[in-house]
Amino acid sequence: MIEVQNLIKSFNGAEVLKGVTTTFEKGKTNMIIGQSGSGKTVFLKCLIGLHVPNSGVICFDGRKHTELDIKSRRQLRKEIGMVFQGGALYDSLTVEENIMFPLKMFTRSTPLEMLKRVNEVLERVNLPNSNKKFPAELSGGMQKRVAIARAIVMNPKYLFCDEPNSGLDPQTAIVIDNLIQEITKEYDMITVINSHDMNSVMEIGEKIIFLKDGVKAWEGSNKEIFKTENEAVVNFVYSSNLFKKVREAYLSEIK
Ligand SMILES: Nc1ncnc2c1ncn2[C@@H]1O[C@H](COP(=O)(O)OP(=O)(O)OP(=O)(O)O)[C@@H](O)[C@H]1O
Repeated sequence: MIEVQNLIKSFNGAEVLKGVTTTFEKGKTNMIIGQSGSGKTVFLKCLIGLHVPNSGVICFDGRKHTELDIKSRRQLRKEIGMVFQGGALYDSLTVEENIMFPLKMFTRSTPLEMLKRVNEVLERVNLPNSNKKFPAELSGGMQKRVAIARAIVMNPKYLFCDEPNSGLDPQTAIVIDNLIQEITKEYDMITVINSHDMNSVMEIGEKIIFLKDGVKAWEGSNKEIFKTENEAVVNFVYSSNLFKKVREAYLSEIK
């Protein structure tokens, strides 16, 4: 479990995260939602260790992020997979080299062992035989698959995804969502996803944290979000007429 307690992060005296407390469980797809500027990226960066919080506790299965020595921090880093916005693949490296990168950096595996693992994860994300392609030769959806393959190549315990669906058509976005959810279950990982995509939230948001101005204004599941009366959530999630109608239909069905 990841436990976050009273997380505060400010820049130049301006508080962006104002004491966020929550937990993320194993085998679940957790989603962070909220308006632009609400602090989602800063929150994710604090979890990953790219930002140092001003105060508060982040605890990975009993290990307090802030109290780890260099060796333990490196160990934790090895257990974290990341999918960045846009995939963040190295353009000058092939698919195989991109995926092998963390293995070269963090393990002493032989080239043959690394290749075997690369092929396993490429198979898993349904991209076999694309080893020698360059990112520019792939569609946006395929690039996301490569980014997911790279994120899981080290068998991570934790997976963090920043807007994994950005730039994808709705159909491809759902395929990527389902892939992330399936892999989360298979690897029994804790997955935390920043998302703007309400479709994704409804599809795979097993736990949803709604941030508003750096405060956790609501949390619950994708089932509960249909029923919530929380005004801020309703205004944000059901701002589109389509989602309003879906919610009304759902509520009349369960009456
Ligand atoms: N490195 C930084 N230095 C100063 N201010 C920052 C820094 N990073 C983020 N902020 C500020 O923190 C606030 C929250 O930013 P953040 O990127 O977390 O929002 P967000 O919810 O992810 O938005 P979006 O959905 O548009 O990506 C913004 O006001 C932003 O300007």
